[in-house]
Amino acid sequence: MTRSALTTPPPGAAPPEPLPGGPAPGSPLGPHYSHCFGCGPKQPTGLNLTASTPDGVTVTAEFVVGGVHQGAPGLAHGGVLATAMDEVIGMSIWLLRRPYVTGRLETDYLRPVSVGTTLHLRAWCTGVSGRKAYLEAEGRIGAPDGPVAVRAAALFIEVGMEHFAEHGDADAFLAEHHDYEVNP
Ligand SMILES: CCCCCCCCCC(=O)SCCNC(=O)CCNC(=O)[C@H](O)C(C)(C)COP(=O)(O)OP(=O)(O)OC[C@H]1O[C@@H](n2cnc3c(N)ncnc32)[C@H](O)[C@@H]1OP(=O)(O)O
Repeated sequence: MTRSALTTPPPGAAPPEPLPGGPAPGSPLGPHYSHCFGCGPKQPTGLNLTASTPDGVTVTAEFVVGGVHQGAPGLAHGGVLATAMDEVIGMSIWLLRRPYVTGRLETDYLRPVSVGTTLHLRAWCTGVSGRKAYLEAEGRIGAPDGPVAVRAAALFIEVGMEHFAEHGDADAFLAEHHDYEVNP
């Protein structure tokens, strides 16, 4: 894909190893927040993505494109597809059990995606360097080895819990994740 230097890992940035005690291969991943627009089951207008990890570092999910996701008639909106990419990438860095946020998201649209399509999403981390994580994702039409419709590359930045305490609602997050240290 067309990827800028900002989303390309620098020399020496190693991809992460599966976290000890992390999800078993093939096991489903829960949402990182129940009201998340991408993965939250309590978000009725969201994408409701459910992900799993085949190996502890890669994440896969299926996104069924519906009528509510249209841009042009019968076709998925590009912003919605970028959201799906952002979400599946966020889920893959979530496997590290450290809080990251999207700093930069680059998206290539290679094929139109019709309403009714099941988009098979996959995301993985290409390297971590200090607070920066470099990630990629793809969305394939109809099958895990189907034609690629969307590709993305991202830079995620690790933040402290104070990021959510200062700008959002850290208590709501921590109420769902008791395995996090709190240092707001
Ligand atoms: C609790 C778990 C929750 C999981 C959530 C996943 C949800 C899905 C993902 C999302 O949608 S997150 C929501 C969308 N993203 C945001 O709201 C982030 C808004 N931006 C910020 O809060 C700050 O800009 C940010 C935390 C990303 C960085 O601010 P900081 O003050 O902490 O760091 P700084 O600006 O010093 O940047 C640190 C490094 O990252 C680099 N950097 C930051 N933003 C960048 C950017 N946009 N592009 C390129 N590089 C960037 C920056 O140049 C610098 O590089 P160096 O260390 O080499 O100097």
